[in-house]
Amino acid sequence: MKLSKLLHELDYELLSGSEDVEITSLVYDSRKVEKGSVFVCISGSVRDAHDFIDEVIEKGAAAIVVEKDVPCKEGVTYIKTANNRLALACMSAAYFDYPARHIKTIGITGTKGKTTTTYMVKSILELSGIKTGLIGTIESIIGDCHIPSENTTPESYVVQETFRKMVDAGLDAVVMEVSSQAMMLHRVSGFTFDYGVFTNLEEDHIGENEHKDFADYMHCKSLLFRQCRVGIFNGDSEYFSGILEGHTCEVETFGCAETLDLRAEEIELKNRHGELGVKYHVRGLMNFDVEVNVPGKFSVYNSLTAIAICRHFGVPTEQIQEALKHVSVKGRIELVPVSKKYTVMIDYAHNAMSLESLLTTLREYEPKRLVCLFGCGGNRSRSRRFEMGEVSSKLADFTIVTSDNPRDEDPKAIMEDILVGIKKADGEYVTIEDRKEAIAYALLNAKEGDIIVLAGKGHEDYQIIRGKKLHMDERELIQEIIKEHPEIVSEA
Ligand SMILES: CC(=O)N[C@H]1[C@@H](OP(=O)(O)OP(=O)(O)OC[C@H]2O[C@@H](n3ccc(=O)[nH]c3=O)[C@H](O)[C@@H]2O)O[C@H](CO)[C@@H](O)[C@@H]1O[C@H](C)C(=O)N[C@@H](C)C(=O)N[C@H](CCC(=O)O)C(=O)O
Ligand SMILES: Nc1ncnc2c1ncn2[C@@H]1O[C@H](COP(=O)(O)OP(=O)(O)OP(=O)(O)O)[C@@H](O)[C@H]1O
Ligand SMILES: N[C@H](CCC[C@H](N)C(=O)O)C(=O)O
Ligand SMILES: [Mg+2]
Repeated sequence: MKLSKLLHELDYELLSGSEDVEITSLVYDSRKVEKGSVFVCISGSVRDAHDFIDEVIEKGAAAIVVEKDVPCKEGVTYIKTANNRLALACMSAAYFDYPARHIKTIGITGTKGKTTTTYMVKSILELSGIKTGLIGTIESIIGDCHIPSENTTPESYVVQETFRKMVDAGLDAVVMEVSSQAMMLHRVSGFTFDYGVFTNLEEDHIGENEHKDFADYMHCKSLLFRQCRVGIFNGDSEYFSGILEGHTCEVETFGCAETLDLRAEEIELKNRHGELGVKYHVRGLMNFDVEVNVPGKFSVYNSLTAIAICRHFGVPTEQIQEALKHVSVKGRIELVPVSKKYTVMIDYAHNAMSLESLLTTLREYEPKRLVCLFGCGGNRSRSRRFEMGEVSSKLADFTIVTSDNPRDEDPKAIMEDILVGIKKADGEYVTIEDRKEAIAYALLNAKEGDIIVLAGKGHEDYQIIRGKKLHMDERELIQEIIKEHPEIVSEA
């Protein structure tokens, strides 16, 4: 194809060569360049791809897209744009022939609840025969094909490539998580979402390589509502008006407040035969009762968000009810059967907001003791550590501080940061660096009626220690511990 086909919706300057040059592929990683590629130079957090220009010309690149002034070599076309991440998004949409125009697109943003809500939406839509793809923290799903994710929202090229595969596979809709980093880095630029969704907002993702402050974080999330047709908002959020700023979409609201378009009323906690869940009435734009077998007030919000979205697809009420009754998401309040005497769950709470809502909601189920095991990621927001320590010591009866992807940092230093927030007496918390040993401690010291929460790793099947990614799945660890200590089950 001609380079010009990729430049339609782009502001650019032709520095040398011609837009009519034939190109064979669109590439943003020098290692993938082949003869005839157009190479888009991204100045990233680690590398500046302008440094690879000589290398890609050597490999036969036909065109280079730059953001900076570089010397132009003969026989190569040079294009300059003000923002190459935006350029990559627009060029990718064109390269894959604008797939978003042929599939209903749903983008969900917010600090928490995105992953859970995407799976709820997929379950509801699929039950009513609407073939739905998914892109998010855990994986991308195209029909029967599950592709594990590196990022919650992938690079724009991958987003467009995935949309194309979904359209070609005959899918009707795609529900995807849109992280604030994705908005900041133009991973979802170059198309308009049919539905944009806001779940909630709390301070998070502030620090190096993330957002410079809360205002920037909120602003990035609000940008989704300048690129969707209908915006569906949690109207109970104190940041609702901030998120709405500058919106260009139609506005619809959900939540618990009486003035909102779709409401959850008469919320009840369900605790039948050890099955934890919630029940409520949906009122406003729709009227029916719903039961969700995932505990916690946030399950009300997540399921109501899913209902607010699926309403637009004309799904019958009975199918919404049926899907929500059976929905479960890997690593999101996932119950692991260990003993009938106490409850063990794996959850992905890895910041203060999610840990606080999780522990608060589990308290409402009146456990004998609430035991919380967690660590904090290295190379990530440092304030999370202190805050999670504070939340756990306030809301759990016993806290086990351990490791959760220390990455390039010293695991002990991270635990020290967490301990600053722990305001408990000795005997009400322990620190055990090795996560398996920490889980073994939790199980060996469990008491009847306890709820034990393993927080932070959720669906992850690895631990990154000193820069090395090692296989580690908490489900497997629990089985290994039971094998090593059969008394855990024999006493059950
Ligand atoms: C800080 C950040 O967001 N980094 C993301 C970003 O990397 P980058 O563009 O900065 O990469 P870089 O290594 O500096 O390289 C710059 C450019 O040089 C190119 N390059 C590099 C090396 C080479 O030999 N040749 C070459 O051409 C690269 O292909 C790239 O185009 O683009 C990559 C590809 O899209 C992402 O995988 C990567 O995410 C990293 C892994 C990450 O941890 N990101 C976090 C902060 C993140 O984005 N999180 C959010 C939210 C998570 C949540 O749900 O809470 C997410 O959406 O995942
Ligand atoms: N609506 C909610 N409000 C607050 N906490 C929530 C909500 N939904 C889920 N949680 C908690 O947050 C954790 C992460 O939930 P989920 O994965 O659905 O959110 P997410 O927005 O995709 O998060 P991430 O950005 O980490 O991928 C859950 O394991 C649970 O503890
Ligand atoms: N995907 C997010 C959450 C990781 C959760 C936790 N397990 C950690 O490693 O901090 C991130 O990379 O920031
Ligand atoms: Mg997620």
